[in-house]
Amino acid sequence: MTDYDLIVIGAGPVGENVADYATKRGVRAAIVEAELVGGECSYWACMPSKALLRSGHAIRAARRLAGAREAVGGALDASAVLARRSSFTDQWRDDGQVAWLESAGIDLIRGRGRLTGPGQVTVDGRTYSARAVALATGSVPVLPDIPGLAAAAPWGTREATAADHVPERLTIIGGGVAGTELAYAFTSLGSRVTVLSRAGLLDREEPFVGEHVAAALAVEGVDVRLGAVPVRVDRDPHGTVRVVLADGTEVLADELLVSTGRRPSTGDLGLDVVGIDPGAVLKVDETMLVAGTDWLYAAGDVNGRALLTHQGKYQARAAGEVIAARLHGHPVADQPWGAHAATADEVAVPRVVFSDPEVAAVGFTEAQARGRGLTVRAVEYDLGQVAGAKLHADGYSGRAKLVVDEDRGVVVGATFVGQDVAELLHAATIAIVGEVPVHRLWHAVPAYPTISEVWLRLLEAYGRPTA
Ligand SMILES: Cc1cc2nc3c(=O)[nH]c(=O)nc-3n(C[C@H](O)[C@H](O)[C@H](O)COP(=O)(O)OP(=O)(O)OC[C@H]3O[C@@H](n4cnc5c(N)ncnc54)[C@H](O)[C@@H]3O)c2cc1C
Ligand SMILES: NC(=O)c1ccc[n+]([C@@H]2O[C@H](COP(=O)([O-])OP(=O)(O)OC[C@H]3O[C@@H](n4cnc5c(N)ncnc54)[C@H](O)[C@@H]3O)[C@@H](O)[C@H]2O)c1
Repeated sequence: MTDYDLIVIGAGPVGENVADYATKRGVRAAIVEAELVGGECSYWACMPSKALLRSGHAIRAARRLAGAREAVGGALDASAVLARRSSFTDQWRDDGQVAWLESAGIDLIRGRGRLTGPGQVTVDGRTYSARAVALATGSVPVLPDIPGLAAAAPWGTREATAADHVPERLTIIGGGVAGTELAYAFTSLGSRVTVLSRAGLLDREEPFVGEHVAAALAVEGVDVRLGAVPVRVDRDPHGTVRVVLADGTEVLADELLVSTGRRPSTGDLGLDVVGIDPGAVLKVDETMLVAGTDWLYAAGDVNGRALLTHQGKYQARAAGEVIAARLHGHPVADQPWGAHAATADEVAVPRVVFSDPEVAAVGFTEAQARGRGLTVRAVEYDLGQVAGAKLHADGYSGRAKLVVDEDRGVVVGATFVGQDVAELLHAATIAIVGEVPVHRLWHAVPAYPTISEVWLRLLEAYGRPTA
């Protein structure tokens, strides 16, 4: 007899879903959490960052419309925005999520979990046994090795999303997703923001994405410095932080935010005890089973496949279900697109950057598709020319792109940049996952006058089938 069928380590969105989906299939599950039930996403990432962004987006949207513009004079009420943000984190209390765990029939074990043998998890000196263990420990920020940086006590994304004040001047190192979103959040709240990006902004997306976002940030008064390489940081006794760049220039600010990526949280998990190299990226199969084991799973940020809440929860649904199937001796559907396989991780990961303009992309960029050896043709369209977009905002600016696999005649990538494009994305995700032939997409008629009409314009750019 074991204490549980399943122990999940980490009660972020992913761990909660692994436990929930397994429990619904009759598995006795416990979840171990070292901090707050709900994880990074609920308290220091997705929720607070989106709450910080929303009010600024709403004001700018109103200012783009004649008639509405006249009604929204003045600056944002920063303290009201911070208070609204705090309400979305339940004031950093997890009572609500703990109550949900109870209602779902999942036991909560508070403390830091560590593997101490196959199917064994030790928390604060007490060891629990289980037939399966799932790691959902998330990720931790990476601090670059810049002389003086650590001593200057910079903000990470935790400190920025939980901020109780708005610094007069904010420097951000890192032009990725977090840096870009938080630049918008803090410029809207009244900070003078400088973004230091060693390459272009959001440079894993189509090249026009970073160009649009950088131009829009500049309009908001953000000093975006591309190709900027920080070589030294210090903070003086008055609190002013100085970042020295490789070209000898200096940037002064009252606060410094470092958002230079994250790595899987696998340290001190006891992986070595069960024969797994703790320094290597965890290898998992399509059911999230860790290579070389028949009892250990890893889902969400910790497996490094896609550091996004929705994609981790997708993996969690597959993992929770497959753990139950295997424990009950039921058949496993791990073939591509089977119920127990996270196939979309490979070809259809949706990504939204909540900047202004928003960025929404799914599948491969053109460069990624070509890099994988696909024969593709890409088409682009100026979103500002779509009637629905013109109505949506005066002077609407944006761009859209489809990447089509010419051998299969299906869409393999889509990117939109423009105000309020996030909600366009799911249509593209369905087209990719459903492998809808491009000739059939001509029969999916976008309503007039919506921004979705860009789909028709993209198809026209691609060419109408003759048969
Ligand atoms: C600023 C920011 C904004 C973001 N915004 C978005 C967004 O808008 N949309 C989106 O999809 N993604 C967003 N992300 C990414 C998202 O936060 C992560 O992908 C998501 O939180 C991953 O969920 P997870 O459950 O794998 O890990 P986490 O949410 O990190 O949860 C892991 C949990 O495990 C616990 N834990 C770790 N080790 C142990 C241990 N040994 N024992 C017990 N407990 C342990 C931790 O305390 C934590 O509660 C954002 C990230 C950042 C940094
Ligand atoms: N809306 C969302 O879905 C959302 C929002 C925020 C964060 N996230 C997730 O959280 C994770 C972390 O976000 P992030 O922005 O920190 O990571 P990221 O990987 O998106 O960007 C990191 C940036 O830092 C730069 N960088 C890395 N090392 C550097 C160094 N030594 N000096 C200067 N620049 C350096 C990189 O070039 C890159 O531009 C991401 O994987 C992202 O998916 C998602």
